[in-house]
Amino acid sequence: MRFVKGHGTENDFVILPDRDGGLELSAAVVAALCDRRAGIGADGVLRVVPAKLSAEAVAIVDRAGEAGGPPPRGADWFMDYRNADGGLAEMCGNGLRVFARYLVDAGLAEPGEFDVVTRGGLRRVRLEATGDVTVDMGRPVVGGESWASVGGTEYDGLVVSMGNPHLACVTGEPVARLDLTAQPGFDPAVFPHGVNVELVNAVGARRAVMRVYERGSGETRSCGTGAVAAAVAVAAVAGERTGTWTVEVPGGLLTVELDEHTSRLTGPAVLVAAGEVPPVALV
Ligand SMILES: N[C@@H](CCC[C@H](N)C(=O)O)C(=O)O
Repeated sequence: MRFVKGHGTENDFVILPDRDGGLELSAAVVAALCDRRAGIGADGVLRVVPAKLSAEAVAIVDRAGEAGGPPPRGADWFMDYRNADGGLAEMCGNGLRVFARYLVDAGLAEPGEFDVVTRGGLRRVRLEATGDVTVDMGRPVVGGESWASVGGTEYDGLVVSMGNPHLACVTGEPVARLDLTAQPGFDPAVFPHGVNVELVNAVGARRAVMRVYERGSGETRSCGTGAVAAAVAVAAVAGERTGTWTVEVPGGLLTVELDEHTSRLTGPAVLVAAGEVPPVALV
């Protein structure tokens, strides 16, 4: 089976086109593909499946219609996202930007704006003339406060749902110094399904530096949903709710726009390799 490798600010993905919707992906196969020594290596897998061939995607589109959302534009493809450990996640902001780049480059979608079905709902993507890809990430849902512990130190953070769970901890301690080799501790009563933890420094007018430990993938060089959560948290510290933030991650720069209704994530999305996965790697 064909694969394509891509990344968005070095958050990297194995893309598996599944035109007939017949690919069963076990957690073990996903973990093997994502293995950086014995596999292709990635933070996650993006299975590209026609929405109409996935019962899960059809249900998501139906629910969006019942909720009175805007009529879908396109929504022909379902992003079946898996973390590097093989677990499912609701949303992946960088993955979706790379997914959109793949669809257009493969001739499966027209350049411009279209919707993609994700477990977090329908998400509109736009391919910019600059080559960047923007995703309408929806309205961040801010919960209360919680904590994460990193290297024996506890950090307070803001609970933010971007479809998937985040704890964005704004700290004065330079995040570059933190040891994120181990899963940060967190409150399982607040996050029964695990959490993505962002450690964030506010470094100037609407600019933040972020590191992230992702649920199911470990420390990654970028996280799109995490960048939006980080922008929401630094904005809250500044007493703001809207505006445009630059979020500096180890893998590059992301732009996050917050308005009263939604959030948008913009950044590069590139495809870097393609090849063949031997059948033995898929069992
Ligand atoms: N890297 C992604 C987030 C992927 C999912 C996350 N690890 C989770 O389990 O929720 C992004 O760019 O948003």
